[in-house]
Amino acid sequence: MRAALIQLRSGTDMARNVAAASALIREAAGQGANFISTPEMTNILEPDRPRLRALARPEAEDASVAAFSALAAELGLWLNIGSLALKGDGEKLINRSLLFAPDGLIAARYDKIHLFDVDLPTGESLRESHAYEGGAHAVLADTPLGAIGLTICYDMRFPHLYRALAQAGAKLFTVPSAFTVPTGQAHWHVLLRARAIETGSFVLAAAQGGKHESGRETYGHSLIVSPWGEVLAEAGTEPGIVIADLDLAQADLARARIPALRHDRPIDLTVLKPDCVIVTSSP
Ligand SMILES: NC(=O)CCC(=O)C(=O)O
Repeated sequence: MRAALIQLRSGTDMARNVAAASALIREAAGQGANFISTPEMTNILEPDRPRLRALARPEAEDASVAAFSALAAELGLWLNIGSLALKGDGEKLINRSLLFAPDGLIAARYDKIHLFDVDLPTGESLRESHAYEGGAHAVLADTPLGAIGLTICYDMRFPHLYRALAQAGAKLFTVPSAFTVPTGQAHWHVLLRARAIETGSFVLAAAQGGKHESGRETYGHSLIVSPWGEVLAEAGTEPGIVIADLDLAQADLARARIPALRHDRPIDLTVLKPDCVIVTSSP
């Protein structure tokens, strides 16, 4: 399997974003990739909520879904569009990851479960849940390339999701992202390597990077990590492609060396809080 990550700097114009992503997807296919993943918010990175709501369409009517489906079929490869802002059934939008099969059909869809509601040390305040409805289901796509766990960005901070997916058979995770710069500098590599190591799985995190036209800045550093935690490929902050050849047997090898996935023990989650006796020595 040759995996490629597309790093983007999506803006507020959907057609332009789709064209930029498509050009890089074609380039990656030209380099022999048969699995390609793009970042969170591939179709639009628009912080203005009313405008975003006005632009978003349901999956069946979204022009970018049709364009990426046709592209997967034309190139004959597995294409994970890391996420798209789409209209859901309710008032709020959904942050959805789609996996297209080589015939262009949607093989799996995953709605981001954990929404990024944080106040950053920089003073920036982000409230994803004001615009988006969180998903409720973990999704595992069983493909001829291997079983793939679909996740999105902030999900990476919830290790139980990855453990459940790995125990259900996932050997590779997609983590399309639009990480903030301060949290990226502090946590990006550590979190992604930890998810790979503790589950004995490949981690593929395609990222948004650089200064976007909305003024927002994202961390970039699209990353491919092996099941042993090695960084196999990494981008900088510019749009582009990173590629690595993956042998999924390495996941079996890592799990055979450290079978932590099989070493769960029943835990009584009642937390014991014994009284502590403080002994002070007299002067
Ligand atoms: N789009 C996101 O979920 C951002 C997550 C992020 O930056 C983090 O630190 O977590």
